Formats: sequence, C-alpha cells, structure tokens
Amino acid sequence: MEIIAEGLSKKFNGGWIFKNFTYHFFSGTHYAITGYNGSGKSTLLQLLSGLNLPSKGDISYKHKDKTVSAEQIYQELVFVTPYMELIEEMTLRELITFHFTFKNRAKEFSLDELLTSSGLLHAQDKLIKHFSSGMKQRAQLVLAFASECSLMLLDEPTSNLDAQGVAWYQGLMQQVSNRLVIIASNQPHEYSHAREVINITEWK
Ligand SMILES: Nc1ncnc2c1ncn2[C@@H]1O[C@H](COP(=O)(O)OP(=O)(O)OP(=O)(O)O)[C@@H](O)[C@H]1O
Repeated sequence: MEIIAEGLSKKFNGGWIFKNFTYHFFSGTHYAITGYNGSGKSTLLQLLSGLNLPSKGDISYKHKDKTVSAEQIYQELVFVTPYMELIEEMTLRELITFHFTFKNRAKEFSLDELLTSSGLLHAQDKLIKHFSSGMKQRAQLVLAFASECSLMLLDEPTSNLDAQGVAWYQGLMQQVSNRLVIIASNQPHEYSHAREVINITEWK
C-alpha cells in the first residue's frame, strides 16, 4: 500500500489546521505523525483513512501497483483510535465474530495467541460495556493485528495501556514490517521503531 498526499489542507470553522501537506507514504514502512495537542494529527489520520475529506488537496492510494479508490480503501485498512466506539452491547466473542464477517484473518497472527498475550482470553464472554478503558484498547489492537490489511492507522494506540500493555504493543509492531503503519502520537514509546517522524506543525 502506498499513499500519495498532495497539497492536503484542512479548515475548521474558518481556521486552517494545516496547509499544503504533501507526502508519499511507502509500502511496508512505519511513520509517526507528531505535533502538540490540537495540531491536527488525528485530523490528518482521518483524511488519510478517507473518513473525512480535505478542504483542499488530493489523496491517492496504490496497492500492488493498482490504484485503489478512496471508497474502497476501507477494505485494506484498520484504524485504531480512542474515539472509535466498540459495540458496547456485544461480548468480546460476539464482537470478534462480527468483525471477521467484514475482514479476513491475518496470516501472520493467531487470534488465540493474540487474545492470550493481550490478557483478554478469559474476558471473551464479558460485555464490552463492562471492559475497562485499557481492555477496550487491547481489544481494538487485537482486532487490528489479527486482521489482514496493508494499512494500519493508529491514533495514540497505547494511551490507556499499562507498562505490560505497552511492551505487548511494541512486540506486535515488530511483526508488521510488511504493513504501511502510520501512528499519530506524542509518546516516543509508541513510535520508537518508526522509520520517519513527520511533525505536522511544519505544515501550519
Ligand atoms: N469536527 C471538528 N470540528 C471543528 N474543529 C475540529 C474538529 N475536529 C478537530 N477540530 C479542531 O482541529 C484541531 C486539530 O484537532 P486534532 O484532534 O486533529 O489534533 P491532535 O493533534 O490530534 O490533538 P491531540 O494531541 O490533543 O490528540 C483542534 O483545534 C480541534 O479542536
């Protein structure tokens, strides 16, 4: 998966968040997007996911040398964000079944092993609404790593995790070197492995 962002600009309520962001994201490379609170990291990830539209500029996607339209990019993508709600009325087991009606399983991970290493194996019959914030973030990460995808967008992926959870996340990141991964973060431990660090404030 490659993403070519050309002249991306976003305006909210008359004010520019960033302007003329131009960048080529290459397949199998990990990137970090940094910048102070409110600088536009999450907004940029949303634009790159196709969930939100730029005020100006274009995004194009290429996968295996073919152009992928913005409408189809969701098939290649997993997006982990603190503001994306899981379905609270489901148990984790139901959520996993539901999720994999839309996504294929990744070949490089075993779901059972991910559930075990996340500490969620014995929470599968618990309702998501009874999960702690750290358990919800672990559940999102399990679904993301267990899904076949060529693009991972991660927004503050360890904001609710304890030290053991951070180490678990870091170990998993080592195993997705074939995916394009873009992490919005101000926590170096979330992106210490990234090849490139992009400070969005350079496009103010
Ligand atoms: N839907 C929206 N409507 C109006 N303003 C918005 C909207 N979404 C974001 N903003 C504004 O855009 C700016 C960038 O927000 P964004 O969440 O992208 O920043 P961030 O760098 O991810 O911040 P943080 O580090 O706090 O997570 C902020 O000023 C925010 O208030």
